[in-house]
Amino acid sequence: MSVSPFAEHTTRLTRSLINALVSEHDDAALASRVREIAADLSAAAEDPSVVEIRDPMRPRSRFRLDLTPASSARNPIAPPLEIRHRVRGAAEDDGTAESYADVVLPLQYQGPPGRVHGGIVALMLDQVLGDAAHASGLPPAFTRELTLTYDAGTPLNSTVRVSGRISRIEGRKRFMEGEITADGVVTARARGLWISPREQSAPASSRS
Ligand SMILES: CCCCCCCCCCCC(=O)SCCNC(=O)CCNC(=O)[C@H](O)C(C)(C)COP(=O)(O)OP(=O)(O)OC[C@H]1O[C@@H](n2cnc3c(N)ncnc32)[C@H](O)[C@@H]1OP(=O)(O)O
Repeated sequence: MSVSPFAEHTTRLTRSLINALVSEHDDAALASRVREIAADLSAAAEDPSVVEIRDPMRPRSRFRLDLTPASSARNPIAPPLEIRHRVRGAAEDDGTAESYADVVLPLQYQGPPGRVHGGIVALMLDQVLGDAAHASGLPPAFTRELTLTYDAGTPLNSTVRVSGRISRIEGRKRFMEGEITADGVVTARARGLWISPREQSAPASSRS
């Protein structure tokens, strides 16, 4: 159990600092905050043993430390994406397993004024669709193709939902789909193909 999530804490501080630096409120309060953060970082660096993280990707990850710039709780350039899992109920349709994250994107992710940058939209959909591709314990797979449709601006500074699910599986191929919604309105849609490397998905005797 994580009781001392220093890396996560530092990431939050650093994300706040980045937000402060890109905002227009550059004043004495910001200088004071920078000093506090610097003090926290210095103190923690003296005892790395306290570093523990609460990272939603970590238990399933093949990597000892998940540092993905798409969602890692210990990477301050990552959007604060906490991916969860659910089964869609009758209201949506069909009992499909789904990965989703409710996230608020601060100013440093801005593209057009007031809107999330399209590359960040793609990053989040790649991550959530990728999570959904692995959520049921299927072998590791890489993004082979990702197609985005930007239907409307994805707003900054308010909660948006990023969702993804498997639409069908053909051998090593997982066809994925998902979307981002803001107040229930779709702002971006994604379709993608994830493929497991041959050696991951079949014994040597049956490789094609
Ligand atoms: C150690 C692991 C840790 C894995 C740990 C997982 C980490 C999570 C990663 C997070 C997400 C990322 O950032 S992933 C990073 C970005 N993505 C990548 O770096 C992936 C780069 N691409 C690759 O490495 C490769 O293309 C693979 C492994 C994806 C696939 O290689 P391959 O197996 O040689 O591919 P290939 O034979 O050409 O195609 C496989 C089958 O798919 C079909 N196919 C190909 N494209 C399409 C298409 N657009 N639509 C339909 N079908 C298609 C082909 O006809 C073929 O069908 P058939 O002949 O079989 O019928």
